[in-house]
Amino acid sequence: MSNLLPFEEALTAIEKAATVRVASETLPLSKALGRILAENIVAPINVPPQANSAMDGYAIAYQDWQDDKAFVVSQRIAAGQAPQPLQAGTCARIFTGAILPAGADTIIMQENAQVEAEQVRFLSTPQQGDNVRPSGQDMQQGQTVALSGQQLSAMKIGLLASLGITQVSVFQPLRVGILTTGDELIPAGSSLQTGQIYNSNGPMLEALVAEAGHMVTCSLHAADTPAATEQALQQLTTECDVILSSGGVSVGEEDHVKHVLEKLGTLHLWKIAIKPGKPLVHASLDGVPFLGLPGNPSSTLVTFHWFARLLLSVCAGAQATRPKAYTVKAGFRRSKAIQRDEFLRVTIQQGKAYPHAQQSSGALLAACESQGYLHIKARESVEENQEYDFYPFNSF
Ligand SMILES: Nc1nc2c(c(=O)[nH]1)N[C@H]1C(S)=C(S)[C@@H](COP(=O)(O)OP(=O)(O)OC[C@H]3O[C@@H](n4cnc5c(N)ncnc54)[C@H](O)[C@@H]3O)O[C@H]1N2
Ligand code: MOO
Repeated sequence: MSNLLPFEEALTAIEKAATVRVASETLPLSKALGRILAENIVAPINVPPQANSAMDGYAIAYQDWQDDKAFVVSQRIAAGQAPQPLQAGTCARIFTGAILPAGADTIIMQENAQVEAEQVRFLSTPQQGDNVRPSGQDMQQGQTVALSGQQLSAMKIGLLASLGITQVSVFQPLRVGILTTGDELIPAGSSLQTGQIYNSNGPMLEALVAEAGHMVTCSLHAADTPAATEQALQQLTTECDVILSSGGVSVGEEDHVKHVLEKLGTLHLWKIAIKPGKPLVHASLDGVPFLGLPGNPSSTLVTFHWFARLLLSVCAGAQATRPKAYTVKAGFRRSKAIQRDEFLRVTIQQGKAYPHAQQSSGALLAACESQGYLHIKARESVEENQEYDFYPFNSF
């Protein structure tokens, strides 16, 4: 066990070795959803540009306020109109989103107003500044509002649109290559012969890469021979920015991926102290980063979530963020401690974590029936009601 790299050290090593692998391009904002910003965004204007009313009502100068005073309505200001300065001692009829006239500093909502012919009397005493949205309340000119490396979500698209921005500099999509290995694997759609199983890691990895916002440009399957593995890896190296593979990284004679990597490229690390996912390989081939994920489907899932996602983010120009942990109490106890950090597939019931009964790294339904990972550190037993880090699947 001593040759297994600790979990945190492996994460740090993979993150540190990663570099941005994509160029930037300028896109219309409307085409940039999900892309990674390649520039900081500095607000070119205040939002809102001018102080405006948060309510339908009446604008007054607070200094004119007197209890029971009848205010003459001297103008009407709808949203989008440019108002005249407020005549001293009067009020202006105003609507939500309309600009405050110069001299006004307080809005009284119409529910608190009593209209009498051309005059208005107010039923409650206002505070100065009531219902005014000052210029720059949301964003101030010169403020940095989004950073290079952040992904453009729908809300960020809205934010940039409110600044009048029409084009953004973003990174081009990361081209990811996928290789599955194993003579026992056939694609769904054919009927199984003895010894065969369906290739599930290929479709799962393609979906995981797409879910993370990257582009699978080439997905290959190689037979369990050094020549087939070598040929597939050479093709992926020329066509992709990053390569992920599944299977063939353990110690058996049929596991060729690691040997081919040693021949064609540079091996950075092999075998990590995690369960599942131990035989993970990190390498590079002609400068193309490579991550060889173990073939057991739950090992593929866990190592994608922790390692591949991080590597792909950095290569795509994104900020490297770790998933958010929530502290939860274990609803069970386990006296046996192991030498690897373990990611148990668990569900949360009444605020406590319970492990799925099936924790085999070959079982994928168990992960689908769970809500996330409970992280048990190497050499720790599990005590009931003790707190552990829980990572919901949707935080990856
Ligand atoms: N003597 C030892 N044997 C194994 C060790 C070990 O330390 N000593 N480690 C075990 C662990 S832990 C894991 S994890 C696996 C990883 O092995 P590989 O990454 O080399 O993967 P394969 O042997 O190719 O496959 C493992 C398992 O997964 C199935 N598989 C592979 N690819 C797919 C796919 N695309 N879709 C669905 N299922 C797939 C494959 O049929 C095997 O059952 O090694 C252990 N052995
Ligand atoms: O590391 Mo393996 O993934 O324990 O099954």
